[in-house]
Amino acid sequence: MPSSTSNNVRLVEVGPRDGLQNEEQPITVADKIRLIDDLGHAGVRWIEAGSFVSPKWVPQMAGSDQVFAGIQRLPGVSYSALTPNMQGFEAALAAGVREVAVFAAATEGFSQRNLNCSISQSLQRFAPLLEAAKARGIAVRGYISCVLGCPCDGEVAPQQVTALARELLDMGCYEVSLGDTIGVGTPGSTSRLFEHALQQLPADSLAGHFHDTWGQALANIHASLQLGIRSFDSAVAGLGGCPYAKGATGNVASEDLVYMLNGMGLHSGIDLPALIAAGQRICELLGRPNQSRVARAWLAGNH
Ligand SMILES: CC(C)(COP(=O)([O-])OP(=O)([O-])OC[C@H]1O[C@@H](n2cnc3c(N)ncnc32)[C@H](O)[C@@H]1OP(=O)([O-])[O-])[C@@H](O)C(=O)NCCC(=O)NCCSC(=O)C[C@@](C)(O)CC(=O)[O-]
Repeated sequence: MPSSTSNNVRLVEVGPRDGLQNEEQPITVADKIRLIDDLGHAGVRWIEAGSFVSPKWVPQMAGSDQVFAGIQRLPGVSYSALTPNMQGFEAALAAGVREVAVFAAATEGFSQRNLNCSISQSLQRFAPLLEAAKARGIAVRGYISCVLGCPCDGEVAPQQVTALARELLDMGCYEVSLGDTIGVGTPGSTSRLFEHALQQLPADSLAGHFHDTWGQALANIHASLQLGIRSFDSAVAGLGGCPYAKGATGNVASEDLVYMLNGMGLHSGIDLPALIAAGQRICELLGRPNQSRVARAWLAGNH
């Protein structure tokens, strides 16, 4: 894990999960596998490859077990999956998953909408999962949604987020990713959140997860970098959206983030042309526009 003063930045590629879970058109297991393999070959070392959740809630993630069975597991690459409860954790283990993520929300409204339970009930469900993971040597990452605003409950105070992040870390998560689910954050609110969290928690226990709905994602990542955060989630080609926010776009595009980091002399270890090719291929398969500005500029020959 890069330290807070390091020039290395960890990128967790969430396109195959956060991206594809929100795409409307059907996508085959073979196409998911191809995307994940392309990303691995582009030098991406952390890939969130699927989700063991109810297929009634998130139909696009059905078949994640087949995805894990089909991918080429490259050495040095972590292929993780979301698991909201023991049922999902056991299914992930059976599929050979070695890293999982639990996901909570900063607000009661979003917790009910996403997990059908309160925040404290969600933590109760995570507790046995984290114990079982520890016993089996499975790494667990934590997520918190709606850290800079909630489509159900409105404004969110940094105190709420820091307290929940601390709880997830105390329960055994090795890192907590703070998610601006609806992309309303600005560099101002992002800095206020991380400044608050960093009073209590080490920089290398936190990550940033920014959706680009209001066009602020790269600026928010830049603000987080200034405060020593070195772990970020992104989605190739800016895949995805958010079912709970009209007009929402996906995560910050991985290509745009890698380009910015390269320009700042920060290292992700990712091969930008290969990443662009991976993003363009999945966009063509899905028949959707590529949301990465860097990819569009590159593919237009501006390099
Ligand atoms: C958590 C539940 C399951 C509770 O859903 P529930 O209906 O309250 O659960 P339940 O325990 O009452 O079970 C109901 C049914 O779900 C099944 N079930 C129960 N658990 C599982 C499981 N693990 N895998 C597969 N099936 C499961 C269970 O077997 C049963 O099946 P039935 O008897 O009706 O046929 C549901 O609310 C759910 O699946 N939610 C998932 C929501 C989700 O995946 N959201 C997207 C990911 S989070 C995200 O995108 C945000 C993030 C991380 O990117 C950061 C950000 O940007 O904010």
